[in-house]
Amino acid sequence: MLTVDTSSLILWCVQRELQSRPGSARPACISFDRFESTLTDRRMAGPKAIPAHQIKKPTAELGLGRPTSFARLPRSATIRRHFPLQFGLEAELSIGSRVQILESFERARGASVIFMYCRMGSIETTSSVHNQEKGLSLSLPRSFLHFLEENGLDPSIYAMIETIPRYIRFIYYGLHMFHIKRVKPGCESQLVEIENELKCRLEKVSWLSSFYAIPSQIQIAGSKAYQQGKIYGMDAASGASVSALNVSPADHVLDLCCAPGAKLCMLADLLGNTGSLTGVDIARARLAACRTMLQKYSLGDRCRLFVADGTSFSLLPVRSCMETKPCLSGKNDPDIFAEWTAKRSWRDRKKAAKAGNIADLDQIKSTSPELIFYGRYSGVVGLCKNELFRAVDEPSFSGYDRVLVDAECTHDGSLKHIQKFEDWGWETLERRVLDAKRTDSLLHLQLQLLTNGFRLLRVGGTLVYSTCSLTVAQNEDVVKQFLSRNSLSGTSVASYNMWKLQPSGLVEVEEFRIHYALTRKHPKLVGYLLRSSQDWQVDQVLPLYRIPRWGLELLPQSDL
Ligand SMILES: C[S@@+](CC[C@H](N)C(=O)[O-])C[C@H]1O[C@@H](n2cnc3c(N)ncnc32)[C@H](O)[C@@H]1O
Repeated sequence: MLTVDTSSLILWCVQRELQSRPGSARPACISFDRFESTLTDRRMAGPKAIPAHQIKKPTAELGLGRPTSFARLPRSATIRRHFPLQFGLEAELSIGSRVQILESFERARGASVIFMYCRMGSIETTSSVHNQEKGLSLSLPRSFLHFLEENGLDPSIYAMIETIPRYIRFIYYGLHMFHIKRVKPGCESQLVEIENELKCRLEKVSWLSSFYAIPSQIQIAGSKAYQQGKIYGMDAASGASVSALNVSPADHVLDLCCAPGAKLCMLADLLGNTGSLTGVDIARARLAACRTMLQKYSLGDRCRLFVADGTSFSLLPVRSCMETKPCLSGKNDPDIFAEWTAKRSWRDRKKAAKAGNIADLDQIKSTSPELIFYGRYSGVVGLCKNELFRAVDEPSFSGYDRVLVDAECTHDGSLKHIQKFEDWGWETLERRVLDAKRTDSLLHLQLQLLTNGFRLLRVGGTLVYSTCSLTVAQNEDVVKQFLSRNSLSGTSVASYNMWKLQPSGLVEVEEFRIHYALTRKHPKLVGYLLRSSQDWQVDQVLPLYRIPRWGLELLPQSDL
């Protein structure tokens, strides 16, 4: 393995970067937000990524004057510490990010080639937010701070990213299918095994069945438990919105914005070998990721996935055909769905390729739903194509029992997502998230998704509307608008104490303030659970509170 003296490399980069900023005032602090390494051995054909297992430990050792092997830098590791640099500056170094500045270095070093990606913190445009309680700080661009201020959000939560634990969830049903011993809550032997593998303690999340917290720096992707499909990473906050749906066996469930699929998998797992699950998303590539996940965890048997616009999607669950025996029908009739196969006909592949080239989402909106996956017991096998695509105007009693509208949003509540813009560049955040026109159209989209989701809900069914934004505009206001458009403006949206009626594991909410995880932290409600009544109206609106990453917080009722 090739090694270089990291410290001199860092100094070299800092120096170069400073020199390449002619005219700019000398910054008081330089931030290397990300630091990646790719080793190239000229004797080999090309760049050679360092396999995760060869990467030993985070670079606590990265210090000046101390040679360090680059192979020890995990791509995702982050260190934040101050380096007194030669020229009297302080550099805060963390690992991650891009801007390749070392091409000439590559030439200088001959065979030991290292690309170091780093970026000078644009200190002119960012300012630090602090969380005094936890003694943490983070640089955020002014435009984002302005967005937070406009929406009455506390920026200090973004300084807590490094302290937030990760969550993992155990898969039950999938394991069962594989005839691997089922991990039941309390099945200590599996837990201990996984703890040993991950080298950390799994802390049970008391209010969310099958969820465990692990320290944020632990990576699960390389573990056997993950590779064998026993566990996957999922925010407790996401788990909370699924849990709020209170899925019962045999329910027909619709996930209207399902990609990339964490909630979809949990729903499939909860349904086990009953009911059906329909996942819809407008982004084909993201929906394909759902398919991969369902297949990896063997959770796809009762699931079907459609590339479609959730604001107009109209297909109902196939209630009557759930027991259709796979392969009995449809084998020779091209108009009947045979058992799903990833091997598609030339014609199908051509069609998919053509559809894949559609760059404009408007075109997807105007075309009929495209089925990209269905399980053996999803109700699709044996159906005539025109039966499946028969849209129904009035879902009445044949609609879905449960609908999840986890709507597209500005993601500002997902701290880890926001952190990624350090890599992608804050200007990307400005373009993708903060642009006023986009935010306006998002609000419109959210309302449309909620409206259509509710239209597809059967009388007496339950819908959860959730986002990972913390803004009132994308949450409370969307629900209020929905209620007023449906002549339900009198319905109270603040009846939090009804929550305890939910046998969802989220109990005693009247005593607790529940944040929607720290990745989505906000001391207010940000999701809603809607129930429809016999006369096809919303008869209960139960606010869905955020769940804290670190456990429940006791608060006086007056703060709720
Ligand atoms: C917050 S993400 C959903 C996350 C997902 N529920 C999960 O747990 O993995 C929002 C999703 O909405 C999708 N989306 C955006 N506009 C849509 C539309 N008009 N119809 C359906 N899906 C849409 C996006 O492609 C994105 O995948």
